[in-house]
Amino acid sequence: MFGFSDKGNLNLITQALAAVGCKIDVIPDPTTVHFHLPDDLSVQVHREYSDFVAEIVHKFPHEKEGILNFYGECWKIFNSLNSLELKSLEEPIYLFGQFFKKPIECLTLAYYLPQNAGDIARKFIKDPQLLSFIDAECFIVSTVNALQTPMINASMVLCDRHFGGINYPVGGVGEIAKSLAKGLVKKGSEILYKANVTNIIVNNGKAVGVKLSDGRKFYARTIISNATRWDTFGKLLEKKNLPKEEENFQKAYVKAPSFLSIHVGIKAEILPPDTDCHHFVLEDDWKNLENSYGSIFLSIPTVLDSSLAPEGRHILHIFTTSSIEDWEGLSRKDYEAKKELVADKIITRLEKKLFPGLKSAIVFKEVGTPKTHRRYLARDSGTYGPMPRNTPKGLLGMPFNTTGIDGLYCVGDSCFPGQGVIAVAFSGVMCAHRVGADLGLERKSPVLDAALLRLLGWLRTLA
Ligand SMILES: NC(=O)c1ccc[n+]([C@@H]2O[C@H](COP(=O)([O-])OP(=O)(O)OC[C@H]3O[C@@H](n4cnc5c(N)ncnc54)[C@H](O)[C@@H]3O)[C@@H](O)[C@H]2O)c1
Ligand SMILES: CC(C)=CCC/C(C)=C/C=C/C(C)=C/C=C/C(C)=C/C=C/C=C(C)/C=C/C=C(C)/C=C/C=C(\C)CCC=C(C)C
Repeated sequence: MFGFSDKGNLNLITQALAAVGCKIDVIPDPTTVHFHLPDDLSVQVHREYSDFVAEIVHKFPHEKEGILNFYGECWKIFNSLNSLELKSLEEPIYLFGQFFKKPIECLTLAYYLPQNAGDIARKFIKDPQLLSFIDAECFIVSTVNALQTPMINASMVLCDRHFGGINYPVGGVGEIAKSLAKGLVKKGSEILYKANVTNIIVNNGKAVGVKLSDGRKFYARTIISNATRWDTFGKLLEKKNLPKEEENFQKAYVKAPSFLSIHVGIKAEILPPDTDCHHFVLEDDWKNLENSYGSIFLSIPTVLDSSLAPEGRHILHIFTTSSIEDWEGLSRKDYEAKKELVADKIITRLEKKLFPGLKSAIVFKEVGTPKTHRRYLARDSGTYGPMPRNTPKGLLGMPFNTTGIDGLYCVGDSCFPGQGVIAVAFSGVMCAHRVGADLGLERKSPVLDAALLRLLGWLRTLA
């Protein structure tokens, strides 16, 4: 996980836990990811930036200057981000205050806001294989290539992995949700589980409550939806009243595909010593990078925390992009058979590329499809999040938290700045601040508010 360090401003998981009086022990991951790419290009992304750069320069010595320039540009953006107090960019008193306190940093971010990583990489780098490597670097966090990945997001992940580092929560990632829930309840909050919202109740154009599938209704001054914008504006609200802003969002962004996930338990002895925790595999052809089942992600959390599995065993989480269309219209029997078949193909590829003998070492296997994602996360088509329909203008087109409906806010990965736990956590921080201002808990200027919201709306139309 990103965001778990004890320094800087971007450790948003640490900060969220601290806000409710919790802390989780973490294990530092020495290698963010080990890439296994076409033409036998193998790259380990070491935690130390100098080690990573040395490795990549060793592989592409003729591009040394380009490599230093591209990643250097990322650091310029990351350092600016890391110097700001992170709050709502939709709240003018805070935003103008930041411009006043940190003008260079804010202007740097404003300059890069409409830009994408691939264009900047091409300014410095010519080698097509190295540019494809940068595509893979972006793809693992955005599910699109570098030309479609906003430069601010790319900089955030390409640098924070060396600054705060990747850290694994002891006991597994589920501990984050458990701790947050415990901390919130201790602070006086109430959480309703198994509470499936089917409608947002709107009265005279204002969101005033929610209705659950069991018929219960809850009313409040503020409604915040963590469902995707497609679910919020397509299911929880009637599609026919789609606000103009949402129409524009759906024109600019489409649903990214979902994932096929394979969880297996294996006999530990088949993993070579010093196996890394995260791997990304694309065997033969760069063209397959963005295709369904084209590339394979693999996490082996027990490499870092052996307590997660019984002694002598490891856990493998293997996943690859997959669309819901591939899994619809099948009988139960055909669905089960297809899961087996597709999972077997993926496991065979991993056996060939990384771990000989993998298949016969499996002691447990469970396969989830895009339908599983849709069912358990209530995400339309099981989507991983928004993906630009064409080449975006960086982050310029991403909506913030306020919506065209009074009293309704959106949060999560279909809001600025997009997918990723830290991105989503930041959208939560922004939303909390904006809601605080609207409820009179934070300073607010109605005149500046109206002007800024209009300006931001207009900027989005340029994207
Ligand atoms: N680091 C990783 O390996 C990793 C893995 C998976 C996801 N992620 C990140 O997590 C991000 C997702 O975060 P998010 O918070 O936007 O989405 P989310 O899907 O994680 O959370 C939305 C929550 O809202 C609930 N929900 C949805 N509709 C509902 C309804 N109608 N009624 C009641 N509850 C409902 C869902 O059950 C879910 O708990 C992704 O962008 C992804 O990058 C990271
Ligand atoms: C408003 C205007 C107009 C202007 C102004 C200017 C300014 C001031 C600006 C500012 C801005 C800001 C602050 C921004 C921020 C941003 C952020 C925070 C971002 C973040 C991001 C993040 C991200 C993207 C992340 C991501 C991650 C991810 C997705 C991850 C994932 C992972 C996975 C999937 C795993 C892998 C595995 C393997 C390989 C195996």
